[in-house]
Amino acid sequence: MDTAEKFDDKAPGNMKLADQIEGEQAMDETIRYPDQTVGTPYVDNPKMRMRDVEVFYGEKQAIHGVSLDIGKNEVVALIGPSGCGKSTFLRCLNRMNDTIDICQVKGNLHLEDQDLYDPKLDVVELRARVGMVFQKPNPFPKSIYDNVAYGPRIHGLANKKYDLDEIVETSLQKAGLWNEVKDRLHSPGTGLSGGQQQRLCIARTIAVSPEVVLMDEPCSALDPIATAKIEELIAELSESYTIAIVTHSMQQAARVSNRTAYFHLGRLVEMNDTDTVFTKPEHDLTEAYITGRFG
Ligand SMILES: Nc1ncnc2c1ncn2[C@@H]1O[C@H](COP(=O)(O)OP(=O)(O)OP(=O)(O)O)[C@@H](O)[C@H]1O
Repeated sequence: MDTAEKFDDKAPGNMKLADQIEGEQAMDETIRYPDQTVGTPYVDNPKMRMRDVEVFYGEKQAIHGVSLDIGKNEVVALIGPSGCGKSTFLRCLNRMNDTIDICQVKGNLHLEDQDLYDPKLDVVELRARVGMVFQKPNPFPKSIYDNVAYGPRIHGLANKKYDLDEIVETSLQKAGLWNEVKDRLHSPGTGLSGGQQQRLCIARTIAVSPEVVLMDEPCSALDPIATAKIEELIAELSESYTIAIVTHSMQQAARVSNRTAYFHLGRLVEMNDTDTVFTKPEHDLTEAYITGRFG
């Protein structure tokens, strides 16, 4: 039986959790079933507002009734055990799940007043407003310059070469890469190191002036030095953009985010300011995860 299905069976909640959690602590019957999200999932004037989100892959439900807000210029970290639905939820925020035929998304999802699932919405425009950086750096097989210029060109953001040059330079500067590449802008992006490629992908994402940047484990393919650079960058970018990041690293979530959302088996168990989640979690499940009792 897969993990998401276990949540749906009618056995007492404690038994279901005991099934889930490995080791001695697994039999701790004091752990509550997450009927309802605890903490502060909502904020005033959110940049993104999600309510009762359900996601299905065919018959199988991967996200169950998740409601949360992402505030303007906030960095929100999504954490939780493997398979709990973090990436699935993140991909709903710019309709990346549309690319998966069997995936169906239900619920209310808004970017300010824009209904993300309005059938009239131009998804290409949406993905310019809500950009995404993936786990594995994926530069186009083009020059560094053309990687960054690609989005502005297709969205008609620059009429003159001079304007495009300026967007490319500013984006590379914001991504902390300009000094390393300014003398080889016409070399292939794929010739850069992994960390540089990821910063190039960040430059490409911000070149179209998004309002929100989604990051799906952006550092998992990088070494500690490249990771530290991306983390510094996240702090700088949050001055201009709203950021949601999926991470497996609790240290990273603690370092970069303002609020943290803890997912478990497709449900949002707790969302709180990051210090609270890591020092005084409200939910037993969150505590079990951050203290390494399962994951
Ligand atoms: N394309 C897909 N087709 C079918 N099922 C999928 C697909 N993508 C994800 N799932 C399922 O949805 C559930 C949530 O997966 P998801 O990748 O969102 O979790 P996650 O928390 O991001 O995991 P990880 O940390 O391992 O990346 C899992 O049960 C997974 O097997």
